[in-house]
Amino acid sequence: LIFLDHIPKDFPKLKNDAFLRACHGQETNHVPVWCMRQAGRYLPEFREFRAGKDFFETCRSPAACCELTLQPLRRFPFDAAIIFSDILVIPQAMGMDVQMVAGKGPTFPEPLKEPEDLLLLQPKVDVNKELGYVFKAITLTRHKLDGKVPLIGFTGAPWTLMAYMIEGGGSTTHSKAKRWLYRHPEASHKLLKMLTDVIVEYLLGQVAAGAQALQVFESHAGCLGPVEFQEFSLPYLRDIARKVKDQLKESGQDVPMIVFAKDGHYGLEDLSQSHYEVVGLDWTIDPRSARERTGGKVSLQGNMDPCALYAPKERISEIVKKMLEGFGTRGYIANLGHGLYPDMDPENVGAFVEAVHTHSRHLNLK
Ligand SMILES: Cc1c2[nH]c(c1CCC(=O)O)Cc1[nH]c(c(CCC(=O)O)c1C)Cc1[nH]c(c(CCC(=O)O)c1C)Cc1[nH]c(c(C)c1CCC(=O)O)C2
Repeated sequence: LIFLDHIPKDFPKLKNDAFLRACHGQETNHVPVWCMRQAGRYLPEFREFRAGKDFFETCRSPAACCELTLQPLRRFPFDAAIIFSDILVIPQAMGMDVQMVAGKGPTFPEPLKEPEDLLLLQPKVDVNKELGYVFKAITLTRHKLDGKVPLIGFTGAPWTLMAYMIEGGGSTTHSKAKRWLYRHPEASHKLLKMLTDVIVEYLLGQVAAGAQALQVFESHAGCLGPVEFQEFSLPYLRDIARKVKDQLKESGQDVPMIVFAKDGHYGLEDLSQSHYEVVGLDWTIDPRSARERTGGKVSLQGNMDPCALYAPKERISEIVKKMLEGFGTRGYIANLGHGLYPDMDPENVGAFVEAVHTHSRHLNLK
């Protein structure tokens, strides 16, 4: 791979490695914490910056992505930054039109309908050409972060992206996409394989550009059952981790990978044996049973119900304390069980971060 030869080596020295250490199960003074969608509409400065600009135009501007990534870190002592972008830049790179419609969310004017439509997709995607703007955003942000905390890169997982490409947007049942799994299994595998190939190159490009950890979002795991998950999600999640790691090892790099399969609790044992260092959890799993079921094989990330942020600060603090006691402070990264919602109070996000730091320091002294 050409881009691994171009790794910029003049990045500022990392000052807070708690997140990276926790990914590897090493001891830390405090439990590291970050929030999914920490760069988002709950922040007034985010809304002001995004006002009147097209969402995907914003994603294509490295300077804008850098600014939006840094905004939450100016307010809160998060232990990691996640690059501002979106999972749907991959279907765009494969030739599909995707719009962000206010009040409706992501919309594909021409979703995939039948297997023949796969012929309309770009067969060989040049990720440097199509997604180079994300790589530029990562390099710029890594410099501007000045080593404060590590920078996380991310991608959507194949099944989640396939579901968007067929549904054409959000869905409660995902029945159009699931119809493919039952009616067109071969075409489904073909599409999942195409996506996997692009995702592997995309993640390697992000590392070459400066990403220090990678998260794979299988946001639509919950509409699959264990059997469909085994066939249409897990093999591709494994393939992605194995291929990315093999390539990185060749260039002597070690970048932790996180898999987050939302509502995929039935797959927890398998996910803990899929070559990822960290398994992300939503709030439907009890911390202690997650530890038992993953048998100390991986670090865990999550999983406070985002809606707990509607509680008063004292209650948030109690919930965080219980969560920390359940997971333990080693091999654990505190986060929410899904992203922040636009109507959440930034003050309570601050209370969440502070509770994680304070309680975990205290637990570590015991
Ligand atoms: C499913 C998914 C998407 N995008 C993403 C996922 C996986 C995570 C998950 O399960 O939520 C991933 C994502 N999207 C965004 C990030 C940035 C980093 C971060 O977490 O702060 C990340 C990691 C920015 C964004 N992506 C989006 C926003 C909000 C819209 C805006 O800024 O105008 C942000 C901050 C838009 C988006 N993009 C997507 C949706 C469903 C939406 C919301 C649409 C709506 O509610 O109107 C697709």
